[in-house]
Amino acid sequence: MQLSFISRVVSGQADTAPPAGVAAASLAPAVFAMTGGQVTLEGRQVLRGVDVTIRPGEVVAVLGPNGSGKSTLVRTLLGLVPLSGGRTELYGTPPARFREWWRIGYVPQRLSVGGGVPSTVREVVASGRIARQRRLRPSTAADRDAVNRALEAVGLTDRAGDSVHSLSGGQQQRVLIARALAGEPDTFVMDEPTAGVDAGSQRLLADTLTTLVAEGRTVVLVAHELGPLEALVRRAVVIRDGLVAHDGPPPAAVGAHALPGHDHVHPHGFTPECGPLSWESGPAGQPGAAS
Ligand SMILES: Nc1ncnc2c1ncn2[C@@H]1O[C@H](COP(=O)(O)OP(=O)(O)OP(=O)(O)O)[C@@H](O)[C@H]1O
Repeated sequence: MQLSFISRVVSGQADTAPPAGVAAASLAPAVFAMTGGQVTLEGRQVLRGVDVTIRPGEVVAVLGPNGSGKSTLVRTLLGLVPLSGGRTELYGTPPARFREWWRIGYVPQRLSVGGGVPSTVREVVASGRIARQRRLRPSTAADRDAVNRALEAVGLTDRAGDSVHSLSGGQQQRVLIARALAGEPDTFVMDEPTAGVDAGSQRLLADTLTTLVAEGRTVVLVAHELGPLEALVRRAVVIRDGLVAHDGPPPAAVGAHALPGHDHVHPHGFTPECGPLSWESGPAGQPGAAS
């Protein structure tokens, strides 16, 4: 799946070297717009009619219990998983026709950096520039600067020459984050970016994302544990059983329950002004029994 994303990024590079900076948000189409999205995997309906629109500059957390469909949702938004019903668009274009892959930086949930090839940390991070480079052109000073900044942002400058296979799982996750940063995209989609990452690196990521959000970038985070990223999040889309159970202000409980040891978020302390929220029980969109 990861390879397919990269190959699509590569295929989208021809003659699409982007202008520097973030595209103007005014008059811009939604970054993601899914209507009635359905996904069936191995005969099971994983998404059952999802409507979600994410606009430029938003910071959105996709929350919900294990197996509810969070990763499937973001992968479908990116065109990595086909719809069995409904429609979805990326910057106003169906994924199959989307070509501006430089606008998206994706950090997948599970590690698949380097494959069987002994790539260095720098090589993997530099691969994040591919969609920005014109075909057959060598990397430029701007490419090298972006890679160096990305390595610094995740605290891996001193490991740049090491094989990714020599890194811990948390460090490898930081390599994937750096790869997305290096591409200087308009939109970041990060699936559990802090899973297995130490507290200091989580704070580093929060600082980096704070800067990017201030510049107008869009951030979509799939999370069980928001940790230091919580302060950035203005909107939560809660998925339960393949449906949107809540779309609005983040539940107050996220902070208390976004701590290690909680494998999902409970509705404790949820305030009425935040709207109905429960993915513990009851139909989607209806309050359930708080535990
Ligand atoms: N490739 C696949 N083939 C079959 N079933 C799949 C596939 N990918 C995911 N699923 C199933 O779809 C459901 C939703 O999975 P998904 O990974 O989207 O959930 P999630 O909310 O991200 O879970 P987690 O929080 O554990 O990562 C799960 O029951 C999972 O087993």
